[in-house]
Amino acid sequence: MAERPVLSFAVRSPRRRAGSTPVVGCGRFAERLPAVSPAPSAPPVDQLNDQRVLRVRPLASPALLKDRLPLTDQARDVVLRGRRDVVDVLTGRDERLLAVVGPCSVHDPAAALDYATRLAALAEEVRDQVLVVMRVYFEKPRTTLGWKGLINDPGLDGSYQVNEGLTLARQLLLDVLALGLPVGCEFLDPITPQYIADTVSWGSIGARTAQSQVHRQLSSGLSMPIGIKNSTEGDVQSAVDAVRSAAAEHVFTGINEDGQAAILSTTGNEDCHVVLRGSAQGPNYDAASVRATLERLAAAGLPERVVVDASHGNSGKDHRRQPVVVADLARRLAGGERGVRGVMLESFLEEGNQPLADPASLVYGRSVTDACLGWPDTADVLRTLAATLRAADPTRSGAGTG
Ligand SMILES: O=C[C@H](O)[C@H](O)COP(=O)(O)O
Ligand SMILES: C=C(OP(=O)(O)O)C(=O)O
Repeated sequence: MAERPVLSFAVRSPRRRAGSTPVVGCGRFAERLPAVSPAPSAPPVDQLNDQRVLRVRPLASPALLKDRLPLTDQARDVVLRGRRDVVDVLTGRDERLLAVVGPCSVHDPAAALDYATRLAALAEEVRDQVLVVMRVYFEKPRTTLGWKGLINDPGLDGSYQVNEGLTLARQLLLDVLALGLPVGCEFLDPITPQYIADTVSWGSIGARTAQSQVHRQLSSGLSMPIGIKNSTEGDVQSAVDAVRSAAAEHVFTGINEDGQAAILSTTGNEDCHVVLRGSAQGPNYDAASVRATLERLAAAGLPERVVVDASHGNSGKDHRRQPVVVADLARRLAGGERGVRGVMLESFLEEGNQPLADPASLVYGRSVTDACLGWPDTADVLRTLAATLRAADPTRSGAGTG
């Protein structure tokens, strides 16, 4: 039998025998009232609330998790420097290209950290031309149904140990920062950022949530630059609208550090930008699509800059096309095209993807969501990108060169 749901804030009537006198209030204010028959049309209280909630479990507070897994001073410096570098690249003060690179989703923290170790070394190699941020995505928005990521279901088995998921996520973020690598996350659930946002240097709002007021409000208060994707149908204006909305002040409900419901007032986030990810209708990384997006941004009074996601609709979901997208961008940037300030790659240790199965039977380092580039191809893509940019402008100035 299902457990009794207890989600609503409505005060439940205590169970009582038929005809007994109800007690209203509590403690010394309790008052005996004569029994009244309910109006014939009033449904019994237990049919009003939580009729579709199966279970409610306690959630650790953000403060508790941060107390257990605090940021070190070194990690704090990596986060802050990462945020500053990303902002500098977006504004053009730093002439390098941002590259957000990593698995579609983290399902095995050990494999993600193995990947991070390789990426940290590669990031050093290309840092004169490319600012590398590792994609460390724990929340997956699904087109219909599917595994929703490590925070939601760290056991990959429908056991939904969310407290464990938050702990694993924060621990991995700290481990990646310890390597000196800044991280990027998608923010999907409006509660989750309180647990991990202090570790993040670049954030994303995905194609399926860019029109959501909840996510625009959230972006307006986040402390890092946020890339907002065009819709899965290819609508870019909704992303431009989202950037504009997120730049404004908002007042909305959320949670505080102690996990209590709170009213949040935000300043607005002027570091949001559009991410062109293509769509089911085709790619939108070509020069004409970029130009059209920059014109939309200018018309809205917003900075003219975009990041291009080489995966998703821009690769037709074929990971082998991601290098083609990046090579085309590199050629155009080397030729002087303006406006593209970054790229995103979905990449893991092993190329392709695999169906989600018993964790013990999964291939190590291969995605369980979208297909990814493997490590050797990823290294080639980033090295070739850096070499193309270097050849075009050996004097390119970047904050990372100092
Ligand atoms: O990047 C990840 C996926 O494209 C996104 O989560 C949607 O996945 P789905 O279409 O397999 O649900
Ligand atoms: C879900 C993602 O992308 P999109 O929102 O573009 O589908 C993603 O980058 O993981």
